[in-house]
Amino acid sequence: MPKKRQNVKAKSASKDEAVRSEASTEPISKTKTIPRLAQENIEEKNNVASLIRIGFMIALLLGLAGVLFFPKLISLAESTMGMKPVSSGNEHVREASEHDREAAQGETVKQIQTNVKDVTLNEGDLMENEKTELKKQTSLGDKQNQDRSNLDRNKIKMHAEKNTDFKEEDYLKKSKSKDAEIKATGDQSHFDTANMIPPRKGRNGSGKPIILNSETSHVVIDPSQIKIIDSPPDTNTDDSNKRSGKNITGKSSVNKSKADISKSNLNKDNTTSPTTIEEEIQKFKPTFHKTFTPKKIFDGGRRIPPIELLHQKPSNSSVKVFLFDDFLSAQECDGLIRAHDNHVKAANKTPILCFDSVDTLRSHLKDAKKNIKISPNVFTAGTRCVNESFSLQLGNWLKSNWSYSTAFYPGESKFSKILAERIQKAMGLDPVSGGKFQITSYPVGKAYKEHTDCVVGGVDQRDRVVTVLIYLNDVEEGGETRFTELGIWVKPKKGRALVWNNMSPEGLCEPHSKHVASVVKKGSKYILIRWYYYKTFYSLGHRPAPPNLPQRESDQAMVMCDVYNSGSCRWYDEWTYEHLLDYEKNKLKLI
Ligand SMILES: O=C(O)CCC(=O)C(=O)O
Ligand SMILES: [Fe+2]
Repeated sequence: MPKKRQNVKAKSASKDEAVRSEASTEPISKTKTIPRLAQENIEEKNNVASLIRIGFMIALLLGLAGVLFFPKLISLAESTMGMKPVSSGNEHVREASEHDREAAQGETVKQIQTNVKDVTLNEGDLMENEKTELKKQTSLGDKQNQDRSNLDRNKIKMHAEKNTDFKEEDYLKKSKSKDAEIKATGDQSHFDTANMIPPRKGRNGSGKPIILNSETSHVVIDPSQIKIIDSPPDTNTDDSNKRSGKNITGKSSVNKSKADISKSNLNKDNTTSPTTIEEEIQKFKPTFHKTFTPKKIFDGGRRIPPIELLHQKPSNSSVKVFLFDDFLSAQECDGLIRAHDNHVKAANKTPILCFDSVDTLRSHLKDAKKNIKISPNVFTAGTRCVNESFSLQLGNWLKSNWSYSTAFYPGESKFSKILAERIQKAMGLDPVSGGKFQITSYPVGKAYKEHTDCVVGGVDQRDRVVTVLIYLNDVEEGGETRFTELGIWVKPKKGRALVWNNMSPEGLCEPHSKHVASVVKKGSKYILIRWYYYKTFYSLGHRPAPPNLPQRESDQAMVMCDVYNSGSCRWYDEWTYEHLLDYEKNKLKLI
């Protein structure tokens, strides 16, 4: 054995020499003379020691290799011997976590943990991708559903479009590319949105005029010139017994003298006899419905075609509902929302609550399970409004019922003219027969019950023939406008205009025009409304000077709750007149 053994021998020789030197006095050169047995013993001892050393080193090496490769060897053995299938990634995760729990230490564990992390990350990534994909699909679905609900569902009929095979997708695509064009060319709105509606500089309850931002306002209401609306209720404005907020207000020419107005009142008095009203209606008939002719317009690079939403329920109603998408630009919508929010914030005093009748108040109390006795002295004399402390008490829970309305009038901002002209171009509605521009917000949970915008069976000439409603934002869930008699419902969409006639060509309020503002389930809803009247009258489209009653602080808003079953409560930042007790009695004679 040579070689190894020889080496060992040679190596041990020197040691042996030392032993020998201790054991014998003879010189080293005499080693050869050592007796054979003794020599063999020494050799054997040397061999045993070498073997022990070698064995020790081999054991050491094997131990190290074992620590390093043991799990892999086991796993190899398992797989090659068919003990277990090769694990998938997920099993790996499970196995790893088992190791995780069981293994005490070492590189192996770390390695597996890294794998776990990797796999988890990959899964996470996958989930993210799936989520994004799902989101894409959902929003696409939403969009499709939304557009379908508004368009397909109601069988689209294009007007003023020769193209009879109108395709919704094409239309949407086209309008999107138009939007992109506007963005690219920077052709934005032609007015300053920040200045869209000037901030109110002041308002008080004593009949003082509202001072508007001089740069943008063309109308300053001076009560000395418009006495007729400065001393309510004889002098009043506004809308008939339809629900409040639909007030048209003094269309008094700013320069009209008191005498002029009285004279015009006299004339009006003459015209309010039933026969004259009928004559008026007859006269009116051919012109109005002829002029209400929706057509395609272009504005700010947007192509805005009208779409008629057909009735989904059989009816012989004359009500027509039209829809224009992108009627307002996103910028315009945002500007209006900002202006509205600012006006709401500015009136931060506790509002005064008014009710169309004592019964309405009772119903609200019952609804809220409030066992509160109402005595006549909770009302402010001459009004249908409850006193301040009662307002505060009721307001705390009634608040959950009301939506918020603020208004701007023609001439109070540059935008009022722009918008009135756009409406005229698209719908043929004469700007002078329009009232105020009312912005309403519905926080989550708010709605407005079923109602008509005109008075069914009413004879008042100052009624709302057409409603123009524009959605200023997308509503996450709910907030649809539903025409219950027609089976039409429309989902709010930023910039979308909805236009319909409330009255028949015969001048009668159509019960089929009933509609509901459905509950906002998620998000909030903002709309702008302008009502058009079939007869212009001097108070139309002008801000009324506030009435003297009830006594209130400046910037103290009013909440008006209308007929319980067909109305809701609405907060207004302006005071009109229908809360006054003798308003109903006098209004027909007033304008
Ligand atoms: O908010 C809506 O969808 C409808 C509002 C409405 O009908 C109204 O204010 O008269
Ligand atoms: Fe309405």
